[in-house]
Amino acid sequence: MVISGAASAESLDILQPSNLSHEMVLEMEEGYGLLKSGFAMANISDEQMAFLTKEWYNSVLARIRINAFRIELAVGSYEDLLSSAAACIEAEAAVGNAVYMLPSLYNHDCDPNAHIVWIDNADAQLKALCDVEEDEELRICYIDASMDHDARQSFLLQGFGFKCNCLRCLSGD
Ligand SMILES: C[S@@+](CC[C@H](N)C(=O)[O-])C[C@H]1O[C@@H](n2cnc3c(N)ncnc32)[C@H](O)[C@@H]1O
Repeated sequence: MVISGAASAESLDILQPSNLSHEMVLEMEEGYGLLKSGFAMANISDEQMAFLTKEWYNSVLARIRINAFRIELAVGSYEDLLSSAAACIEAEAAVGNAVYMLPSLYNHDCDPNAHIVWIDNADAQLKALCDVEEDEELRICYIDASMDHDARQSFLLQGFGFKCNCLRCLSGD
């Protein structure tokens, strides 16, 4: 997992954290315990690790959980990005996960007008999927939009912690 560019840990604060279920908090507490004991075994002093409080750790993970992108490299050209991206998913070509500050601000839509793509390297690029009006919000799709309404809603609620209010979901499609 990388936080792209020269972003400082504090700059994560501007990102929205996900709503954490009780299970997620328990999972994080376990991870925090393991991390602390790993540092203790490596003889890293408490003083050096003073920043690593449970609250700090949980708040960083809560932000990473909802804002991280799964990078799928589309090797090739812009010509046929969608089939290239589909081929990538099929080939399980994910090369990692990363948080990008600006792309983290894009909301989700089950019928998106934009798409994040990676061409040859891990620089996130935004590609419009249709003509976009001047004041229109750019919205990307966080999940597989081919799922039906109930599956999408449940996936977004369980995985991302929100009830989708996009036009497609509101129309019941
Ligand atoms: C990655 S952030 C997107 C940017 C965020 N709106 C902000 O202001 O920083 C994801 C969060 O935005 C909100 N969100 C994004 N898409 C949404 C949608 N289709 N319906 C409802 N809430 C959505 C949810 O609160 C979700 O947890």
